[in-house]
Amino acid sequence: MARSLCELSHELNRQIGLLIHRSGKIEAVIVGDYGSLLIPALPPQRATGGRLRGLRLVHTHPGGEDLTDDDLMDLVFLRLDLIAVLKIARDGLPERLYAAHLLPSGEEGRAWQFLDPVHPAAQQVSFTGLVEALEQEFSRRQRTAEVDQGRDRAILISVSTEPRDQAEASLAELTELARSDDIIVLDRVLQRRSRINPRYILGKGRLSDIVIRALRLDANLLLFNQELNPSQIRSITDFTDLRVIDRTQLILDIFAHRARSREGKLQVEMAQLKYLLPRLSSRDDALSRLTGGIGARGPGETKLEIDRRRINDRLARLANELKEVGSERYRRRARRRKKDLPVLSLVGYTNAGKSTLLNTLTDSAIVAEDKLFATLDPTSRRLRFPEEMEVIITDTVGFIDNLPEDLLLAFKATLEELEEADLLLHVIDYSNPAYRHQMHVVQRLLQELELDNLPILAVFNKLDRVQMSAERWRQIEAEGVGVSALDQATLSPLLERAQQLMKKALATRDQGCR
Ligand SMILES: Nc1nc2c(ncn2[C@@H]2O[C@H](COP(=O)(O)OP(=O)(O)OP(=O)(O)O)[C@@H](O)[C@H]2O)c(=O)[nH]1
Ligand SMILES: [Mg+2]
Repeated sequence: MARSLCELSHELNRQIGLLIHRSGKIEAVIVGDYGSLLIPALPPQRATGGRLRGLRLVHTHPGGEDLTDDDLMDLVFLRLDLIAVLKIARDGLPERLYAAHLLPSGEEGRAWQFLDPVHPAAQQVSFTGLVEALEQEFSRRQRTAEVDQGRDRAILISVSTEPRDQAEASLAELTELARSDDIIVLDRVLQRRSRINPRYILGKGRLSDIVIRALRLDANLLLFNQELNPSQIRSITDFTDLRVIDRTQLILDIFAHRARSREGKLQVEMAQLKYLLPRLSSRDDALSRLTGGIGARGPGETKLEIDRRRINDRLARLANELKEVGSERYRRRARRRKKDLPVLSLVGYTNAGKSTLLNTLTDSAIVAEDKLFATLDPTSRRLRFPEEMEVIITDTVGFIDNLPEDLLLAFKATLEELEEADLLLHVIDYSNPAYRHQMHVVQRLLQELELDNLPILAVFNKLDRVQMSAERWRQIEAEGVGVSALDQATLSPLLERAQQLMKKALATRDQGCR
C-alpha cells in the first residue's frame, strides 16, 4: 500500500492521506495539494470510548520532508492515534516511514514521541499493541476522572493586559466562580500581554500546549476569564473539540442553576440567549476550512448550531412573559407600599455575607453559603430596631466585577426593588484582600443603576477573620461600622447607626412628600 500511495502521490504531485480506523478499516482517502492535506470532519472524540481518536493518519509528502510542525499540531489537536508520513524518494518509491504518537507521561515534558524512521517494508511495531498500551497509560493517569463523573473538568485560562497581581486576583475569582458552579479546576494558565488580538486570543503554539495539558489531565472544558468574541471563540474551537466557555457564560450558567423565581428564570434565559445569538457559528461543512495543518471539528457536536430564528422567537416570547411578571411584581409592590414600612436593603459584592447578616439580624434561615451568587431572588423579612421601630429588610443578588451587560439589564428589574429602599447597607467582606476593589465595583454599579442618591451605610463584615488593630478600627469607624455577621453580639453598633440613618432618611422623605 505504501508503494501505491507513493507512486500515485508522485505522479499527481499531491499529498495523499489515509485515515485508518483501529479496526484497520479505511475511513477516508484524502487527496491534498503539494504542501497540505485537509482532513474531513471527524466523528466526536468520545464516540470511540478512548482518550485518543481511534483514527490514524498515514500520508505522503511528495516534497520529501518528514513530519512537519503542522503534522504534529494535527496529532495534538485531533488526538489522532498516530500520524505517519511516507517520504517519497526521487524515483517515486517509498523511502522511509516517519511516525509519531502522543505521550501520556511527563508533566511538562514532550507531548509526543517519534518512532524510529524505517523503510515501510521493515516496519515491525505492532500498531494494535502500541495503541492499546497508550490508551491504558492515558486512562491509568485519569483514574480520578471516574470519581468525578458528570462534573466538568476545566483548565482556567486568563489572557490579560492587567498588572500581574490584578490579573491573579481576577483568576482567583474565576476559580471561585467555577467552584460555585461545581466545576473541577485542574489547572490555571495566566498569560499577560500588552494587547489582546481581537481575532486570536491565543497563539497556536500556546493553544497546543493547553490542549496537550487538557489531554493529560482529562479536561473537557476550557474556561476563559475574558469574554470571548465570536472570532476568538472560533479560533479556538477550530482546533479543539474541548468545550470552550468564558466567564460571562459561567456566570450565566450559575444564575441559570440558581434562579428560583419565575421572573429570575425568565431573565436568565433571556440573557443567555442574547449572549449566544451573535456567537452562533455559521459553520458549514468542515471541508470549507483550510489551514496549513488541519483542524476540523465534527458537526453535531457544536451545541451552537441552533436555529437563529427559533432563538429570536423564543426571545420575543420571553420578553412578553417578562412584561406580565413585571406588572405582577408592580402590583405586589404597591400592596406592600400601602403598609408603608420603611425599607432597608442589603447590597454588596457577592459572598460578602449579606444573607448571613439578614439571618442573624432577623433570626431567619435563608440560604447563605460559601458560594458566589448563593442568593438570586430578593428576600424580605421584618426587622425590629432597638427603639421599637419596625422595618422591612431585603436581601439582594450580589454584585461582581465585569458583570455581563445582559445580566445587569436583566437584573435591573429585580434590583428595581432597591428603589424602594430608604437606606442601603453596603456589606463588605473585609477579610478579602480585594475588598477595596470590590467596594468600588459596588459603588460603580449602584451609580449605573441610579441608586447612588440613596443614603448608604458601609458595613465591614467578617472581622472575626481579620487581625484587627487600632488603626483598622479607626479606619472602619470613619467609614461605617464593623461587624461579624455570624456573631449576634457584634451587631448592636450596626443597629444603632442604621436606625439613626433611617430616621434621618424618613424625615427627609416625609419633607419631600409635603
Ligand atoms: N467568618 C465569617 N464568615 C462569614 C461572615 N459572614 C458571612 N460569612 C460566610 O461567608 C459566606 C457567604 O455568606 P453569604 O451570606 O451567603 O454571602 P452573600 O453576600 O449573601 O453572598 P451571595 O448571595 O452569594 O451574593 C458564607 O459561607 C458565610 O458563612 C462573618 O462575619 N465571618
Ligand atoms: Mg446571599
